[in-house]
Amino acid sequence: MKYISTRGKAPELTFEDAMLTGLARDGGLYVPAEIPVMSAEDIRALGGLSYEETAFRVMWPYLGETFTEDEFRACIARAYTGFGHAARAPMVQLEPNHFLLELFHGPTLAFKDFAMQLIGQLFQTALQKNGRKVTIVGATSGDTGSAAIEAFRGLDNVDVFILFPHGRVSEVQRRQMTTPADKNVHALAMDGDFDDCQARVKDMFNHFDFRDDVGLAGVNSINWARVLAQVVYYFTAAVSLGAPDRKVSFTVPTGNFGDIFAGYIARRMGLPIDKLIVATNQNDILHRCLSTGEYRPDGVTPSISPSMDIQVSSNFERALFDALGRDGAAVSQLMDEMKAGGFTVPQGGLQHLQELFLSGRCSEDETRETIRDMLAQTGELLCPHTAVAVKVARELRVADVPMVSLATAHPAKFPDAVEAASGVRPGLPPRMADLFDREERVTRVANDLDQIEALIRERRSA
Ligand SMILES: Cc1ncc(COP(=O)(O)O)c(C=O)c1O
Ligand SMILES: N[C@@H](CCOP(=O)(O)O)C(=O)O
Repeated sequence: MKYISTRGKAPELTFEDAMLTGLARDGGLYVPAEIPVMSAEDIRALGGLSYEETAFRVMWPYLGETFTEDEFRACIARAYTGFGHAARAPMVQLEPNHFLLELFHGPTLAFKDFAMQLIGQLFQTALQKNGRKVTIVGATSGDTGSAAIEAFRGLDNVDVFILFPHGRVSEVQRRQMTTPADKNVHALAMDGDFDDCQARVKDMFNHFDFRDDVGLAGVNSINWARVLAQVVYYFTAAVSLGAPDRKVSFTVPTGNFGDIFAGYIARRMGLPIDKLIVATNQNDILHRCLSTGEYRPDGVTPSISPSMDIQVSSNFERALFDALGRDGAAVSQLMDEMKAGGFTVPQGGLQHLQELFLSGRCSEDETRETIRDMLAQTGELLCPHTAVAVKVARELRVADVPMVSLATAHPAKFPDAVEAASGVRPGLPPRMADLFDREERVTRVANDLDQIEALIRERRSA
């Protein structure tokens, strides 16, 4: 399996190199040259299998020669042992034909653990074999950072630097990033919003001297391996609801477009997904773009679903690449226009995107109302991101097709917002009960590339 860049000008890579590289050298994102397809029979055979076995069968065709079958199975097994639910991604029924896919039973209580725990294992295995050391730099609006720190802390051959927007993540999210004592992890609170943090990470990838000197690697969903690991739970959920013999729809609370893009890949692999619905909070650029074709970021407004406070949505580039007939030059042109303020998706591309995705928006008041109503009606306490999905799903779902809303984080990561909406303060699991007593370790940084690069050079282990 070869990986190609969405901008068409970077070298083709193997799975291992695409995983360890992050962003392509032409600024694009790596995608598989071809999408493997599973037959209806292959999908039916997933019924009753463990999460781990399904993960192996869904992902293995993408790996090529990188790992042996035994190595890959061992990585999967280690990745999911720390999850607090035997099913890994259990489902509960919210109302007739509407289900919640609980993706928050991992070590940091958000869906990011599904991919991050696995790529932590894959990085270790690959780096031990090739003797390399890497410096991971990631941007987070709260959840990617804590999941990355948890997956990579204490490793000898990896340094991890996480940029998060100062004052714009929840206190639980911040403490998850700032309290681990391991020397190889560094939480950096940056002035600005998530888009600024992500822009500085991309600048570092485009600064080749720095990139090559420090052995830069990325674990945001610009990394194909992150997206791939998230494809698996679309299969487990749909199969448990009757796929391939019954269509299923999904609604995904969306920011950087990684999670819903994983759903799109699952559909291209043959999973009968009827509707894939992008649910946004008040930072609704994706909903506006899918409705009008205009992609013009106009600044992030802080919300009670802070992990989705994003306007420059990285993985949308992967969707555009396919919608524009995999024309790297056309994608490059749109991304150049983006630097100058925004772009208009060409008509054919927009039509294609609209055939692939529906979208909806949820205001702050609607998010609070949904948390309150769902608690009263179903007994489920939702995190604000999940509430965004549930509200949009209820609006757009059709009665005869099962709808799965993705529950992307545990409500206890956002206790203030959840309590204000519902009157109930969700508690952290016992293993995190002392989170507020642990000592924090964080460095404030300006939104300044030179300063951040200098700090990384100084702090990383030689
Ligand atoms: C809790 C939560 N929900 C939803 C999202 C949005 O997911 P994506 O960025 O893959 O669109 C995020 C951040 O990525 C998140 O942390
Ligand atoms: N919501 C994310 C933002 C980064 O997204 P990623 O999936 O590209 O890592 C977060 O919680 O950090």
